[in-house]
Amino acid sequence: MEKERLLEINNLSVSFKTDEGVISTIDQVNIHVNEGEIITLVGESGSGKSVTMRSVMRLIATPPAVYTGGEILYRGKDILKSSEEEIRKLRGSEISMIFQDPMTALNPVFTIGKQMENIYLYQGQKSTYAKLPRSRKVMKMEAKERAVELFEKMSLPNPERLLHMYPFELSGGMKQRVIIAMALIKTPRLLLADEPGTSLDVTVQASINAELKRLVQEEKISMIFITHNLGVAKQIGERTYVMKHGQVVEEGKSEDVFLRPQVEYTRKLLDALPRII
Ligand SMILES: Nc1ncnc2c1ncn2[C@@H]1O[C@H](COP(=O)(O)OP(=O)(O)OP(=O)(O)O)[C@@H](O)[C@H]1O
Repeated sequence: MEKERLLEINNLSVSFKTDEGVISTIDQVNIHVNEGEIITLVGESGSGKSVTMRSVMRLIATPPAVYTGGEILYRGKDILKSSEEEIRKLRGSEISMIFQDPMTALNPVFTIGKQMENIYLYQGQKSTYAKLPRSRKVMKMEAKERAVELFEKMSLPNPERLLHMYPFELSGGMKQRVIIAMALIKTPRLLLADEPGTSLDVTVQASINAELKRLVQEEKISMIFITHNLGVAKQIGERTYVMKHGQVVEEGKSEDVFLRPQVEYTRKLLDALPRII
């Protein structure tokens, strides 16, 4: 049976107004994600991966950006035409994102537990004075339980103790795992992960990616994983889209793209991978 379509980016085109004139950045991009599916977006720096993903979260300021065509359907509704209120609700409960520079995602002055709690209670709300759906006490308990569950699933030692620690007390790998847990605390339907762990050493990065994949599969969360590394793309996604200069130049089952690339650009990305001798 055909799985339900969760996200459908149809013919998306985005330009940026700059001092040098209007520059076309995303050109007629088509990408879709089915319910429960993991896909990867691969391409060199500047190919348009982040602009495409940030558009899904409506995080691109207009101006300087101009949406010149296309639509982003999330469960059938066009994100580009949704109200601010609808977008805030989506960001609060349905779609979550892990950004490329994760080390700025943690606030140095609050404990990890407090930060997890704040996201659980207030993400998607208008302000911290918003009326909560359940009593604060109950929600704080839920936040703690869910945080501990996610820390365990991300192989973080002493989850209870971790709640009382500050970001500076954690290693880079631990911070990255905490950031993943933060993005998942409200069990979104769709996770957008922009190269998590690029600043970490490759072995730590590989195990975090594997844990992230296992976790989203277990929780039936769909994911778009962005990377510039075709090898990582193959390991993580069922299907892969290859982007170049703002266009999707190749797409298919990750294994096919990896083993039988159809375009020269993908072959070059493959050649750029380090070989194990
Ligand atoms: N605010 C902006 N103003 C002008 N151009 C922009 C702006 N934001 C992004 N761009 C341009 O859009 C293009 C695509 O950038 P994007 O960040 O999506 O690439 P990427 O594939 O995600 O690269 P990376 O892997 O380095 O993040 C780049 O050429 C960039 O210069």
